[in-house]
Amino acid sequence: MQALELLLNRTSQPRLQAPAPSGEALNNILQAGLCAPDHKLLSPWRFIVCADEGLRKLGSIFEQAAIKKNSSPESIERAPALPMRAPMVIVAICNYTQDESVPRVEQIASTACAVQAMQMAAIAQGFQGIWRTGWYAQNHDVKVAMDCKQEDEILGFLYLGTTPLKAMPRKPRDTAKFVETWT
Ligand SMILES: Cc1cc2nc3c(=O)[nH]c(=O)nc-3n(C[C@H](O)[C@H](O)[C@H](O)COP(=O)(O)O)c2cc1C
Repeated sequence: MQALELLLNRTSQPRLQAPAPSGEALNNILQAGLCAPDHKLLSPWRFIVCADEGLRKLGSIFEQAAIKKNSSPESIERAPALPMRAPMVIVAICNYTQDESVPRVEQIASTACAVQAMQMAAIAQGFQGIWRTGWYAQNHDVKVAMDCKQEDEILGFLYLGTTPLKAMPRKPRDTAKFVETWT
C-alpha cells in the first residue's frame, strides 16, 4: 500500500477477528510506534501487548476497576469481555520523564503519534484496528494495575486484528473549514 493512499484513507475497524499480527508483522507495528516524533529522544512510552491470556488479564483489570467504581451490574458484567473484541490489544502508556525542555504534553503527544503509527503499520500489512479509551484509560486502579506512575497516562488501547469487511474509501474533507493560509 502506498504511503499517501494509507494516510488519505486510514479508517478504524471495530469488528476484528483472528489472526492478530505476529512475528515480523507485529515487530514492524511496534517499530513504527517507536519511530514516532520524540523531542530529545526521551522515548516517553511503554507498550503492553495483550493476546490470549493477556486479554483475559486486561479484562480482569477492567472488571476489578468497574467493581471498585460501583459501576452498574451491566457494566461490571461487560468489563471482562471488552478486550475480547479483538485478538490483540496494545496498551499505549505515556511513561513521563521529568525534563526541563520537554513538557508532559509533548510526551503525551509523542505517545499519541506512536498509537497512530502502529495503527497505520497494521493497516499497511493487511490488518485493521481501532484506538479506544473509555473511562478505563483514566481510571486510577487501571493505571496502578499497569504500573503507571501518577504523571503517566494511558493514551489508549489499540485493538488489532483482521476483518473480512472492506474499508470504505474516505471522502475528502473540506480543508477550508479547518485551515487558513498565511502568505
Ligand atoms: C484518544 C482517542 C480515544 C478514542 N476512544 C474511543 C473509544 O473509546 N471508543 C470508540 O469507539 N472510539 C474511540 N476513538 C475513536 C476511534 O479510534 C476512531 O478514530 C473513530 O471511530 C473514527 O473512525 P476513523 O478512525 O475511521 O475515522 C478514540 C480516538 C482517540 C484519538
